[in-house]
Amino acid sequence: MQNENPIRDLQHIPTELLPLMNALCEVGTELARTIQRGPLGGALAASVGENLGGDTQKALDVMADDAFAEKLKTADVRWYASEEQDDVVELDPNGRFALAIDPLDGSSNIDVNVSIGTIFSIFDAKEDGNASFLRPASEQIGGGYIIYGPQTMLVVTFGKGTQEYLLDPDSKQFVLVEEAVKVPETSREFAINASNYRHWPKPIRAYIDDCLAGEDGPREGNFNMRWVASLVAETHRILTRGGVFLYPGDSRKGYERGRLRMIYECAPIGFVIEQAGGSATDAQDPILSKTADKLHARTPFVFGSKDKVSRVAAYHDLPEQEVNALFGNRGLFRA
Ligand SMILES: O=P(O)(O)OC[C@H]1O[C@](O)(COP(=O)(O)O)[C@@H](O)[C@@H]1O
Ligand SMILES: [Mg+2]
Ligand SMILES: [Mg+2]
Repeated sequence: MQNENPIRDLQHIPTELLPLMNALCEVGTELARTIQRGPLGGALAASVGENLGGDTQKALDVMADDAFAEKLKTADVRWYASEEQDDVVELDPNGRFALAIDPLDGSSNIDVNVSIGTIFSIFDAKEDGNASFLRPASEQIGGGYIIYGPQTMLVVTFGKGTQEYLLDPDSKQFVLVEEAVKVPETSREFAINASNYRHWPKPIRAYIDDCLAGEDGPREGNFNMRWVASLVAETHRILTRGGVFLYPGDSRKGYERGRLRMIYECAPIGFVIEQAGGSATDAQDPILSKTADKLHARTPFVFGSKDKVSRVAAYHDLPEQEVNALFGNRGLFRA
């Protein structure tokens, strides 16, 4: 049964965005139930096609996209841009907002019962659908994600800090649990898909080499590594525990600009992280200063605790011989 008030605590949600946020939360609650029922290794994870980015679409990707597009028709949304659709779709010609969405993030984790999510970004609608999204990420008026994990949570910013809401399984309402999330500054964790090491650019290799060298290296301390392969799960860990996430561009065909999509993955996660006191870049420049040149554009992405993100950028400014040096001879950075 549908809840009249999908969100219980409304003080941080701009009034004009309430129909949109309610719609996202209603679908999110339904998706959480669907995921809990499964079967995760069966029907929900079955491959059903391919999207424009060349990713295999799972049944749950398509189910989630259909459900959000349908519910958002009556939520003041004019333009809808989804990972699962080639082009921008007009939902309501009178709608005031433009919403970009990764309906189901972390699809490769559906069958293994690991946290997955929905990522969304909100802009004021322009007359033109594409122009509503192909603009600086700093023009977002809202952004966030719903994580379907041991707990279902909504994490969102409207430019005044980052808030966290927990889906209460009894009342089926999202309840405010944290009004001002802060990325912890000290953490010795990094997250990267290390199987791509040989494809990375030299500054990224050098940064990771120095982390791996631990106490014996220039950082003079040991690090821990995590890779969930769900952007929402990595974001949630970094918001809770700090650290740094890297998905750089690399030399594989099609990965020159990394894997993650600017408009409905990196821009909203970058907004959430910056509003929580962290940093987000394309490895060098702030992600919020960037404008995608097409709807499904990819971008290298680095985010997390401020000092770690700026250190990654600094490795890109090192002279060639310093990047090439073995960690033992790269004396520039100290922990
Ligand atoms: O499999 P890889 O190359 O490590 O990539 C993992 C990344 O891909 C993603 O799953 C991409 O998102 P989708 O599942 O929405 O396509 C991210 O959540 C994750 O960070
Ligand atoms: Mg994704
Ligand atoms: Mg997805």
